[in-house]
Amino acid sequence: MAFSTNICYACSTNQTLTRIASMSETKKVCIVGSGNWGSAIAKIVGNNVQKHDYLDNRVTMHVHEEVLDGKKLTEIINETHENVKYLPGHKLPANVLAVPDIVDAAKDADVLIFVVPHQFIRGLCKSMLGKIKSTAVGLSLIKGFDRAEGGGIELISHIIQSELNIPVSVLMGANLAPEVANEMFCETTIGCKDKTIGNLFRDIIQTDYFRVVVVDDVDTVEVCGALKNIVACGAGFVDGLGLGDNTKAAVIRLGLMEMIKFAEVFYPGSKLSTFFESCGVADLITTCYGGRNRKVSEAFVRTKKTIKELEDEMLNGQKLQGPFTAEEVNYMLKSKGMEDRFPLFTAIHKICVGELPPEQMVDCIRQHPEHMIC
Ligand SMILES: NC(=O)C1=CN([C@@H]2O[C@H](COP(=O)(O)OP(=O)(O)OC[C@H]3O[C@@H](n4cnc5c(N)ncnc54)[C@H](O)[C@@H]3O)[C@@H](O)[C@H]2O)C=CC1
Ligand SMILES: O=C(CO)COP(=O)(O)O
Repeated sequence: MAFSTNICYACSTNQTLTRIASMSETKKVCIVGSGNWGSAIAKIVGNNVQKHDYLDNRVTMHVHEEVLDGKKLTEIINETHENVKYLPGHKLPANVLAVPDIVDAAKDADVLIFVVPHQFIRGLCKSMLGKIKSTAVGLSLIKGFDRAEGGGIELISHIIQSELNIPVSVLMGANLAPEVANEMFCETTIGCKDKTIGNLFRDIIQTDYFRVVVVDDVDTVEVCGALKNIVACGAGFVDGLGLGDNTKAAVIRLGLMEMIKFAEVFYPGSKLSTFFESCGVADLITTCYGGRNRKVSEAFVRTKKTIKELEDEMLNGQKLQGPFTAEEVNYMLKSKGMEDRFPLFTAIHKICVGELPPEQMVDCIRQHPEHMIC
């Protein structure tokens, strides 16, 4: 894999020129999703749109409706400006409007920010098809893969792009939502091939505590965001087994090497430098120490309950992406006879589904291909 640096460039297709031309009007932003990360990002976006005259002051946020103590979550959010279920203790700006109907939320938007657990994205796209602006641009914050219709797996941004026929960029980084909501300094990576659209996203997302780097290696940014959640499960198993910091570091390093190998094999042209952006090593580290996938995987070893039981018990409606992603990646590796080239990803999947005891994870990586390279 080449260690070339990332660049941003403006694309000059007619379609892009139309989009850029239409950017002279006031742009409306819609956030599709309102979970832990969706709400943290709504706080940033709600504040940022007020700083730019070309952005509409009102931000719609699609909320998958639920009832809490007899009251609708959308009503609670619109009255109290707090997502009491998914980001309690943080006020959202009053210009963020919670909307239960996806079409009502998205139909007038020029910028659609997708931030739902990846298992729900196809259903949402189906509801939005033909009901959004044809000139809209998308930004996906969703970490994961889904099964491709003809076999294999697909990046979430590619699914959104092909279902809705709009260009979709990605944002991934070392961004644990509660810390971002607390305005603790961090970085993020936007993968976007078009400089003008990249600058638009920077205006919407960047703050003095949430620093944005825009790169053009879009697929690699997203591959990093998806795969690090698998490694985080491995880090959680190490913690549950009490194996110590050296073993955890080995799992993180071998995980990184499998992430790089995966990008090399399945996304040729990926740049090694992208792994050194926030979406790469930094996100891998933060998730392996502070994330939900790590936490639930540690409990999985200690309690012997299933991942699903623990997700329900420990996360209050928030969703894990790691075990699903491990399953989807394994589905593809198995079908291509490539499981032995990715022994850590394979072991983590087998542990998650109960095919391998967690105690055997280390045995699966003792003879890792990385240890055979001269
Ligand atoms: N939470 C975090 O720290 C970060 C999360 N991410 C990624 O962002 C994406 C979204 O994560 P979160 O906002 O944390 O979500 P979450 O894990 O808090 O999930 C809960 C959300 O899913 C919604 N939901 C439940 N059932 C649904 C359905 N049938 N249809 C549509 N929505 C439904 C809930 O209403 C709620 O908004 C994920 O891909 C995650 O990996 C990325 C960076 C940080
Ligand atoms: O992606 C994340 C941080 O960047 C959040 O990871 P978890 O889903 O494991 O909490």
